[in-house]
Amino acid sequence: MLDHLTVVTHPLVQHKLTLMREKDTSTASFRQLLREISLLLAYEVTRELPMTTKRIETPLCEMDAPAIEGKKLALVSILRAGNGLLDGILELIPAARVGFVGLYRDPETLQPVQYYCKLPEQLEDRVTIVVDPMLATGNSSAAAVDLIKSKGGRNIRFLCLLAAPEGVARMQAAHPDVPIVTAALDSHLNDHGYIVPGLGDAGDRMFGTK
Ligand SMILES: O=P(O)(O)OC[C@H]1O[C@H](OP(=O)(O)OP(=O)(O)O)[C@H](O)[C@@H]1O
Ligand SMILES: O=c1cc[nH]c(=O)[nH]1
Ligand SMILES: [Mg+2]
Repeated sequence: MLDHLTVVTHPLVQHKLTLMREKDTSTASFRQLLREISLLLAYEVTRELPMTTKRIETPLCEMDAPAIEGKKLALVSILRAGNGLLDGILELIPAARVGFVGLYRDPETLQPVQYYCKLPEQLEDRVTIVVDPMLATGNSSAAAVDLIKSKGGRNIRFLCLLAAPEGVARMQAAHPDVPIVTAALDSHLNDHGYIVPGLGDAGDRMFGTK
């Protein structure tokens, strides 16, 4: 079982995260670093995936070799910033099914506004990994998991890059069955709901929209 909260302290992850936090890191570098970190975080969040065996032939003999049941995995990206994490994991597990939940956070109320939802079928039979780089108030991730559960999802994990204590508490209260994997647990949220020290607005930094 994954713990309720896993902070991935691997030096490669921490080094790349520091580069991403720096305000002068370019959009191109930010995106590249997020792709690289997503490969490393994927390693952690995919622990305990359902395994099967397949009959293969080595140069010496036949064997039943372990293999991931890729089709049993659903990845759900919370648009738009989630796509930065999604791409790396898909490189590692190309057979995974992919869903999207479009949410943006109202800057005044900090409540998520939904504008899109397309999820894979038969979620009840899959491990579902929800990805979004930022867990701030936790309102967006809690809403995304609500949606996934309403469509049958049961075995769900949440992968992010930065978490605030407020967001972890919100997820723990709303979805205690959903383990969280993150690269860092930051100090707090500021008055505008931004993670401090954080890295700013992940979507804007990924796509150069500000
Ligand atoms: O935990 P919360 O307080 O809900 O905040 C986190 C959300 O805010 C960001 O999305 P944003 O609303 O900026 O949308 P974007 O990805 O389109 O930029 C981020 O990618 C999360 O989805
Ligand atoms: O710090 C934050 C909080 C929410 N969304 C972001 O992109 N950054
Ligand atoms: Mg944003």
